[in-house]
Amino acid sequence: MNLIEYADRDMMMLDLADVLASELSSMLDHEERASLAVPGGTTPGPVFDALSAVDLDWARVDVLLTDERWVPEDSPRSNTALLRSRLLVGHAAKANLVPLYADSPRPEDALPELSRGIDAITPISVVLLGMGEDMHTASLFPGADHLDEALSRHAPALLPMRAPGADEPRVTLTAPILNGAMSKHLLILGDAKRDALNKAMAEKHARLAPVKAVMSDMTVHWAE
Ligand SMILES: O=C(O)[C@H](O)[C@@H](O)[C@H](O)[C@H](O)COP(=O)(O)O
Repeated sequence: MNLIEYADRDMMMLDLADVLASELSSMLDHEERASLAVPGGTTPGPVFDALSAVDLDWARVDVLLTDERWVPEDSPRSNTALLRSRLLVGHAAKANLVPLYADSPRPEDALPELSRGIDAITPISVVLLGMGEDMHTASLFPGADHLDEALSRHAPALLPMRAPGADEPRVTLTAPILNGAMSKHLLILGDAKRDALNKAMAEKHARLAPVKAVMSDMTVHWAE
């Protein structure tokens, strides 16, 4: 793991957007298409704003979430809605959204269809992850019902997940898919998440600290 500490949050968001854009751009120099997986939640909005303004060949980029809450797009909890309003605008409006949500009562019903979309674009080029103070990343929550399966190296790309720490059912990319990315970044803010990251590093088992399962070759971006 490589930790970059920034003196300033705004600067960090801009620098990180630059890094992600240049990684996508180098990928597009060699490949027909590139892909970018990003988290939802409250932290990455400013990175999305900066990234969407970058003049990249977005028509050749597939964008997807690392995980989604099983709520319709008109819910304020929808990560897809966040993507549509903050990332898939400006230059990035030309990117292709690979969905992690479908209008069905349970994630299980839509799993085959959503998984096919993900399988078509793996390995993912660039992954950006978030993390909670409970050391979950994507929707790999401690104590979640399918956590062991999601951490296994034989895991399918996408799994449903229900956890005490999550308000609603989720779907999440699994550890092998996240680890199969060409490049991985983690974006965290504040001392509590920095402490959580240190705790995760010291933890023996990823099932107690799921972020540990994706830490190898990860660049962590942190600002107070
Ligand atoms: O849908 C989600 O909740 C996310 O994808 C999740 O993994 C998130 O990155 C962390 O919970 C951090 O969330 P915050 O940025 O809101 O602290």
